[in-house]
Amino acid sequence: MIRFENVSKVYARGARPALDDVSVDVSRGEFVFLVGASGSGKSTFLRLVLREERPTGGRVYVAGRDLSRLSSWKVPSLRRSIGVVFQDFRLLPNKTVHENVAFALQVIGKPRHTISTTVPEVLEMVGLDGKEKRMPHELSGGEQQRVAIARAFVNRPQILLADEPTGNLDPTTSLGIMRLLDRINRTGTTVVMATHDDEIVNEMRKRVVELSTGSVVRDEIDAVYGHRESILPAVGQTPVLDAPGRDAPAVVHRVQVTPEPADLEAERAAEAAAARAAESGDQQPAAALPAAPAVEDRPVDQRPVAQAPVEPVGPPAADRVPEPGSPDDVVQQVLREHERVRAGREA
Ligand SMILES: Nc1ncnc2c1ncn2[C@@H]1O[C@H](COP(=O)(O)OP(=O)(O)OP(=O)(O)O)[C@@H](O)[C@H]1O
Repeated sequence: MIRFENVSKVYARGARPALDDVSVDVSRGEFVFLVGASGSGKSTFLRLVLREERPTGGRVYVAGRDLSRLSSWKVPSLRRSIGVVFQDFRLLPNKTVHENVAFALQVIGKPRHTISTTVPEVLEMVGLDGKEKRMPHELSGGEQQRVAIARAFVNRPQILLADEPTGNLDPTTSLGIMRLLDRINRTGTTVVMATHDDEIVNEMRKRVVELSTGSVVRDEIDAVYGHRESILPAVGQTPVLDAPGRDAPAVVHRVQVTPEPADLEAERAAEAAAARAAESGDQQPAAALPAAPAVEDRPVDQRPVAQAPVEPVGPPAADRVPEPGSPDDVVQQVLREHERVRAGREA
């Protein structure tokens, strides 16, 4: 789903690379934590996936597309297959909860009746039913992040990128947010999350890709946040590099995701649903979303695969509507609107 092949990124001539010969392969449906010290290149990685930045070396593939060959007018459609969640939520302060989520669908030209059915379903999924009319400032931090996640997910992206989504939240609230992201991941959405939150990473036990000054120094499944030293004795893992650098291979462990039988069933059903959706020329209605009771109550490590929502992960809206010069770039529109409102406030 996401492949980095020997990717380097140097922002300014003479500066040290923000990413240095990074090769990482993220399979469809995986959940990956990107960890590493401040400045290690996590956000740069995410920006390259969104094609907000271009690599100075190597290639980035997203959903089979080589981003270096993607013409600019196709970037909005690429971004429609990617949801993004930020540390500071970036909600539109002058819009209600419902309007914030609806905005992501309006931008891509979804009809009003689709919006009016889809938004409540997604808000229910994230545990915010009954709060549709609230303004962002009337919500807790955790609730605001749930709105942001609903907005990122309402368009059923294939990929969800999260840049420090729990960075502004207390530990208990963070755990609730992680459970929500976990549920979204179980629908088939690939999740890549940059974080400094060791408690969360240790609790979730997902794949962890660790960056250090732009290089991958660890890539492990079922991993903890840890430090490189502490993972050396891990059983069944390729030994971790002692001194990663130019001469050393950047990827220390390739992940094989073996779906459980129930996952396979869900995947097949999702594929069938996706095929039907492709035939009808529309995405699957959000009615297939699960209700969200007890998001908070379920242990993170419990795998309720039997109840796992059967979600189509495709077809990417991106592939269906290539519109030259299209303004329907959700990420950009949301950020632009956010900036516009903030500038208006400051003026
Ligand atoms: N737009 C930019 N122009 C120049 N240098 C940049 C730019 N963005 C990032 N960098 C540099 O690239 C390196 C990696 O930054 P990046 O933001 O990717 O790290 P990070 O791991 O996400 O850090 P943090 O955890 O603090 O968010 C840093 O040295 C940073 O100063």
